[in-house]
Amino acid sequence: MTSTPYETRTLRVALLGHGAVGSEVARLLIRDADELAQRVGARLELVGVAVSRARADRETPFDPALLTTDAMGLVTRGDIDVVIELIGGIEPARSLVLAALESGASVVTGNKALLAEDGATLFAAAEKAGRDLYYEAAVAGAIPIVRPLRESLAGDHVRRVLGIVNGTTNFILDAMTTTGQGFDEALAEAQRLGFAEADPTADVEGFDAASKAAILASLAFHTRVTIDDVHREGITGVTAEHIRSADDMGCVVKLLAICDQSEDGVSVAARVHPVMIPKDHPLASVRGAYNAVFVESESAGQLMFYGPGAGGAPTASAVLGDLLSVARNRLLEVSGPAERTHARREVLGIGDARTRYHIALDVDDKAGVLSSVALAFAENEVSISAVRQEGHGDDAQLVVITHTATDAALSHTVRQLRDLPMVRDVSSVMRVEGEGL
Ligand SMILES: NC(=O)C1=CN([C@@H]2O[C@H](COP(=O)(O)OP(=O)(O)OC[C@H]3O[C@@H](n4cnc5c(N)ncnc54)[C@H](O)[C@@H]3O)[C@@H](O)[C@H]2O)C=CC1
Ligand SMILES: N[C@@H](CC=O)C(=O)O
Ligand code: NA
Repeated sequence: MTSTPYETRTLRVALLGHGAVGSEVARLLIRDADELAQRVGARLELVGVAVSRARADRETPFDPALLTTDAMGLVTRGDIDVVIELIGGIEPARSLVLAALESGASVVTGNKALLAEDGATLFAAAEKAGRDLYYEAAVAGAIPIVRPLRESLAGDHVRRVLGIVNGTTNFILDAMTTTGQGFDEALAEAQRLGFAEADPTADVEGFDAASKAAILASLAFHTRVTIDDVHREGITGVTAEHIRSADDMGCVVKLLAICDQSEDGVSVAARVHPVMIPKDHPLASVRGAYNAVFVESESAGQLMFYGPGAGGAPTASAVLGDLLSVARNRLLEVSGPAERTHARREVLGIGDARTRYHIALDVDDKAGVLSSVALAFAENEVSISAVRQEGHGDDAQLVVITHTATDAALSHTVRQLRDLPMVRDVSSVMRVEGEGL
């Protein structure tokens, strides 16, 4: 059998969304058309670009006649081989992805919100249609992490996935830590640089990181974890005082996603919240919009994935990587790995999570306070690792660092502390990761 030269084969690509990521994908598809054709073995022809509003002044590297505001008409026209969904959000993205698969197209998406909310429906539709649903861009931008979990580590037993998976919040926390920049100013800069979601509440309230945690946990533990299963706290409650307090302890504040499996392998959990980590911890040196993900597995041991986690160009790299994979699959008439959630492990809530805590208490500056506070911890079996007093008189504050305890025990302790007459306020509770404090 003789093979057809790539020049004679064409795969038709439809792009949905021409924002920070979509415009960069279009630019690279046009600029690198010949090289990509060589790599795939077929030309990738951009046949339509769906936008929300037609704008006469829009500059495009492709024929403006390809622009359409009818995204559904584009994905269902019947001759599309691959749809790239870069609109974001739940609807109309979900309907468009489902229609694309039903119409026989493979789909590449960066839409973590949609995958974490309703991945089950999308993966089922892809399997039914015998088409691909690839989503490397959905987690940690340019960093290859979906494919390693889905393919490279498919024969291993992943125990834990932990990391910084939101560029916008890391950018903000880094700016607050290193330059003392205010929250709003740093967020505006992240938006200008194309890191933030269309609604940045998704970033700063932790929804984006929680979506990514759900995707990572589902892949790692072969168990369906949705965004509703993920405990979520964002960074809007992180103050300059938290950052100063962390600095006093030789720590920085980071927003982490933590997915782990119980020792007996029966249950899993996923959570997103700010933590204090020691400055010599590898995650402490992740700056700006960079992301880093640690994976711990039985045979491979510890792996670290690091790189740009947001932004048009880095994310376009992940999208194009997926596009080439699904294009090759189309030519071979095969499809890539389907979703595997057979393990059906129980997904635990935050109460069972075990971690360490940093608690700051505004207290009366008098004898007996320390013993009453220590007793509240002891009664809940939360062991104290260190305690120190800051300030005197009306400014007296106790800072307590605990050993590992469950979140339920810690919450109970905090409630009890709030009821103590000499405790004026529990001014902050933050989890601590890493050793050496
Ligand atoms: N910006 C980033 O750093 C990253 C983004 N992503 C994901 O990639 C996707 C796109 O993100 P961005 O490009 O940053 O968003 P964006 O907001 O810059 O672009 C989205 C575009 O879709 C268009 N759009 C909205 N509704 C539409 C409709 N019904 N039909 C056609 N077009 C429509 C909007 O007008 C906008 O131009 C999202 O799912 C996001 O979560 C993933 C990783 C990183
Ligand atoms: N808004 C997201 C974009 C990438 O996923 C982020 O800031 O990380
Ligand atoms: Na990625």
